[in-house]
Amino acid sequence: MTQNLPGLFTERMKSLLNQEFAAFLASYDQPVTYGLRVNPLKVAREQFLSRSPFALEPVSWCVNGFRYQDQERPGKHPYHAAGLYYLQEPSAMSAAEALDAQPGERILDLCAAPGGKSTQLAAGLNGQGLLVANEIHPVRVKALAENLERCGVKNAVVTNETPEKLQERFPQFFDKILVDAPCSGEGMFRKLPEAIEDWSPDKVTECHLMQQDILDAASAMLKPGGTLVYSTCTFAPLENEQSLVDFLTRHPEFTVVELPEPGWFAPGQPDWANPRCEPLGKTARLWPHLLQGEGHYLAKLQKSHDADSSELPEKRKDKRAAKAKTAPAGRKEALLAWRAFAEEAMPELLAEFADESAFLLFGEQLYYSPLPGFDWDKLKVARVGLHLGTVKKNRLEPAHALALASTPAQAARVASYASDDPQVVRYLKGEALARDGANGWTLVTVDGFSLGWGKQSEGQLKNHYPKGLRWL
Ligand SMILES: C[S@@+](CC[C@H](N)C(=O)[O-])C[C@H]1O[C@@H](n2cnc3c(N)ncnc32)[C@H](O)[C@@H]1O
Repeated sequence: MTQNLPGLFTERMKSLLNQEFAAFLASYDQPVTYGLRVNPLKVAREQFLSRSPFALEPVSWCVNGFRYQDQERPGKHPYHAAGLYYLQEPSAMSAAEALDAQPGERILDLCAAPGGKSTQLAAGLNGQGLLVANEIHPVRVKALAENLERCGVKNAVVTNETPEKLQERFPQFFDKILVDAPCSGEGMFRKLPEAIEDWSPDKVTECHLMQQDILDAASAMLKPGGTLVYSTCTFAPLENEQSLVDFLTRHPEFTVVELPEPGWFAPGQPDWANPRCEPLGKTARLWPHLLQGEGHYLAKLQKSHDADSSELPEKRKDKRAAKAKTAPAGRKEALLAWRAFAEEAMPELLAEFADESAFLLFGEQLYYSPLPGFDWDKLKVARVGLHLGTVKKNRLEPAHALALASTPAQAARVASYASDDPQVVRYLKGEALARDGANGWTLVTVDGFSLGWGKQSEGQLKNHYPKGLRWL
């Protein structure tokens, strides 16, 4: 495919890489590397390996990451629908790994769709703390929400905002922020040849300017002492080393810090920015001719503990608290509907979702928020925490997200199937299944992992697998 590469791109890479250029160019004739990341919110790494239907080879920089051969098609396996893993190219696994999410933290993934890194960060949080996963593009945000649901994430808020708008709402709020920036995508030319069509020198410049705005907004939302990871999937120095130097010049409160295992990747290039900047040697370049993965860039920054930590103005805080107290119409009925559903179909959840102030009703949709009392009114929000269900005529119809975030042990009725049972594919295609059992909402599982809801009635399990997710 080397003949399809843009001439101006190859010329620039030749002058940057010198003797290494031949090996770099040859990497375009090597096969694309495919990866999957096991989702520990659903299954422990070793447990998955003991039952994996695919031949897997570990990715050294991501504890749950593996390479597989294309013909394995893990996206077509029911385990994918059950959220046991996320398909993610190996190099792309490095960014969230560098941010190192820990339970209880507040984390922002500012450019998040379709959710590869968000699902990885959520796994690090392990259900405790908050993930705000933001995507500016209104169509892409849908895939982001679906992927977080499939992976059983309970504590994520999905927003569809500009970084500037979020900045107004979350000053110095997050412990850690990931900026997986929109970029010219040069590192994806091998995997997604359509990225070649989109590329131009003007696009590189446009992305560089956009990255500056996004990084400025991120810096305003990070707490003093907080960590910011910046990543791209491009080789252009203007979008990598130069974007960082320009940011560091405007923000001397940030320093570049060492990545967890600097030896895994090639260093960033202090000379590829103007002015030359020595700390860029601590950033990383993932080259397709030096590792089994596509092209990426990665930098970890820390905000000084002394950076201005002035709190939100008191007035604004008061207003929020006051708003949170006003109960929207229908809320009481929605909570009663939830309780009636949970008592009957998932009694254990009554204790897990016990904080009254965390229930949020948007129209007919009931959610359980990881940030009770926060006023989401002024933001475009696709989902706040766990979607519990739809309230219809004072009854709760459980959400797909609730099924995917629950275990069979929590459900009163379970329809369990083995992964090689043809009924599983029939369920994923949206068909009703012939089955005897007690009437009512029933959790459908594959090898003991939740797949979705069915409603048992008179010898039949009616299919409630979401229409938009059904296998064709
Ligand atoms: C590299 S992709 C993110 C991939 C994602 N982090 C993942 O791991 O699945 C960059 C994202 O930034 C979004 N984006 C584009 N312009 C943006 C802007 N001005 N501010 C924030 N995000 C933007 C794009 O729509 C795209 O989804």
